[in-house]
Amino acid sequence: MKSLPLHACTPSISSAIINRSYSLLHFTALVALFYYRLSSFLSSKPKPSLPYLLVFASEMLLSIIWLFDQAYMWRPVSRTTFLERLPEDEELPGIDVFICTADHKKEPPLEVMNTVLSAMALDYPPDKLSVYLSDDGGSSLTFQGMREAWLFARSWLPFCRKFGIKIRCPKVYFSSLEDNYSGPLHSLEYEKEKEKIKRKYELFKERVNKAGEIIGSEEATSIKDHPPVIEVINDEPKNVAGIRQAKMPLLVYVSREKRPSHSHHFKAGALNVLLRVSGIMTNSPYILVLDCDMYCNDPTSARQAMCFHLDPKISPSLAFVQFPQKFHNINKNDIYDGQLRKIFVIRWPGIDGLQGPVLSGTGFYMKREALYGNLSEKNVVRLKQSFGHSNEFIRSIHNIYQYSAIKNTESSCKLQQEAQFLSSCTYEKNTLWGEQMGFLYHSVVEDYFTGFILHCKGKTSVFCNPSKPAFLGISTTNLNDLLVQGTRWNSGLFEVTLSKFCPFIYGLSRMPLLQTMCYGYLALQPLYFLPLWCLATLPQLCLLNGISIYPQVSSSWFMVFSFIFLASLLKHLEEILSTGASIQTLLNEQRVWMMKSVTAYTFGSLDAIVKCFGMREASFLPTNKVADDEQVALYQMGKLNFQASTMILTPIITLIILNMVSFIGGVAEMFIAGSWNETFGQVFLSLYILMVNYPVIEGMLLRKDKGRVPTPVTLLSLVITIFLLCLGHMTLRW
Ligand SMILES: O=c1ccn([C@@H]2O[C@H](COP(=O)(O)OP(=O)(O)O[C@H]3O[C@H](CO)[C@@H](O)[C@H](O)[C@H]3O)[C@@H](O)[C@H]2O)c(=O)[nH]1
Ligand SMILES: [Mn+2]
Repeated sequence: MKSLPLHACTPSISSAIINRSYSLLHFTALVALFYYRLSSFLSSKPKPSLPYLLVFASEMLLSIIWLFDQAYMWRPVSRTTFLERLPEDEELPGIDVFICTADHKKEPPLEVMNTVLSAMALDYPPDKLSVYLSDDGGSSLTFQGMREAWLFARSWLPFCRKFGIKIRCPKVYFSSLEDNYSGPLHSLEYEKEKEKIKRKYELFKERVNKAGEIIGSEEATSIKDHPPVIEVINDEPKNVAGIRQAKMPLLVYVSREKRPSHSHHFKAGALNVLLRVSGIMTNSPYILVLDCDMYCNDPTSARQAMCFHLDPKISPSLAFVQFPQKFHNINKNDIYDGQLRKIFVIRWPGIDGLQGPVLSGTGFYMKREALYGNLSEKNVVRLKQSFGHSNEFIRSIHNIYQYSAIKNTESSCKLQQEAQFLSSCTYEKNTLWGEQMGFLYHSVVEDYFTGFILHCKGKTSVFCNPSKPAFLGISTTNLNDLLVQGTRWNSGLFEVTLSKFCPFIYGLSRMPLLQTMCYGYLALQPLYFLPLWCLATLPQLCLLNGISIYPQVSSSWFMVFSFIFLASLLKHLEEILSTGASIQTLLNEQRVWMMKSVTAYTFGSLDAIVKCFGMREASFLPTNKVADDEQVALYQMGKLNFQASTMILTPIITLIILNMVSFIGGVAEMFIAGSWNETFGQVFLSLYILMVNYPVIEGMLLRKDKGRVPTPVTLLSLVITIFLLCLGHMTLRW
């Protein structure tokens, strides 16, 4: 009997038609623009000034990036899964869940434990589920938290199973107003047990927090310097004597060895240790990777992912099933575009119609085999050159899913020794880990790079985007964090672009053209900084010095420029409205893009260039997962928080002041000299920049609260603006 398909893929035909028509029209207009620029360049005497050429170059670069972006629009699809058609529980494959934490101050153990508990409570056979927590901080607090979490899970998991609880992250369950329970309404038994479990949760919370008070801050240096600790969490038999135990997933604490003299490769390094340690313990064929702040919001995600992995038609090439990153702390206004709407709502469903989405760090179910590279090698010596010297691990490679005897004390002692060996600093020396094996080290955005290489090897991926978010995380809610994180991402992206793995060269011969273009877009994204800096300064300085950059309003070429501007705006609007967002979102996204371009993209690109020349080591500053009340209050009001480093604020404020000056100067000139026909384009550009960035102007001139732009930054920016104006005056007027 032919079995029914486990999933369906529906192309969004109307979107594809709109997208392709728009691309064609916009492309034609761009060709006209270049014709105009080139012909006026060739025919004009004297030759146009340097700013003119730079603006031309900026327009070209913007157009190239735009062109690559169109690949995402080509064939958007959406997917559905049919959970009821999955095989029986006994036939489901094992899953190892990897959760990473790095710093107990920025990532409070209680939150991390909530993620751990939500993963343990996934709706999946418990004997096929194992949860590994990697603690790069080596914090005894986190370790203690794990023990408490295990004890609490003893009650929490049976409770969730018994009542079919829909949200299994305890913190969210207890703070949510609606009942996430699928039994008969207000059953007395349920209410009673809920009360009981609530008390247990309070106790659990208290204990985890109390451990924090006792242990305190003794561990400032140990984050970079600690021995390996691997511990299968189990309760003391005396605690549970006589109680019939519920089946529990395996829970393992892993803190790899760290020494200041060794590089640890951040999250990728941590994940590779987990790959090896889990390899000799449970060796499940599938792996779910989660950031410590991303709790499982829908317990059925594992089964959803299996609908793809178990489909014999697609599974041979399928490397991973990616769920979107979604966040629970984003307010309605989303002033920082924390949800990364364009990526997860537009681009990933788009690329899903090609070879599959880019690996996105968290919320993906990966096939273990895909990370091991070529497995046809049987020669043990050569295998050891690739995988390192652990016999146990080499054995695990070829027999996927062998549940070792962890409970047996003697073998468990041996197992632990081996696990410590696998997580030592030196294990990876002279092996292919991070080079061709596991998560790759080359870039701080290990996810993007690892996924890219998988796609280059011909693997595919799937974007699973159910209406109930499978995972929910914490997004950045202040300007500083947003831009620091953005700098890291773009530095990582650009590192790859500058390397021999540059998507245009390395990817083009290994992937279909459209998929290469999608990666090409991400590879070039950091370079947005060049055109944005140029277009935010040069037309303005030219305007103040009587040089016109755009065609006269009366000329028909002006129509071409207007068309390109309006068409992109309308397309953005169409995307926003068709995905149920508001006009405010459009403004927010444009503002965040401009702000990121002149800061995060700029610093990220420079950082990558400096790293490329070996002048700086890679770094990974984990994002803060705790916010103070003041910060939360500003965020809730939808006000930008300008309590950010001077280095990040100054470029933004300087450009705003410069545009204010040029706008006022330009308007005055229009009235006095009647030059509007020549200067309208430039005046409008300034006006547009100012309109989109009105909240910045407000923060600089009108706000009185703590989150306003600090006066010293405004003054510094003013000085730099004056300098730029003088420079423009001297170089443009002779
Ligand atoms: O040395 C490190 C640094 C970080 N992490 C963990 O990595 C995860 C992501 O770190 P976070 O500070 O939250 O960075 P984000 O920028 O929010 O993370 C995004 O970007 C990363 C790549 O830069 C991806 O790995 C993430 O999955 C993706 O969510 C967290 O669980 C950390 O605990 C480690 O385990 N070891
Ligand atoms: Mn994060």
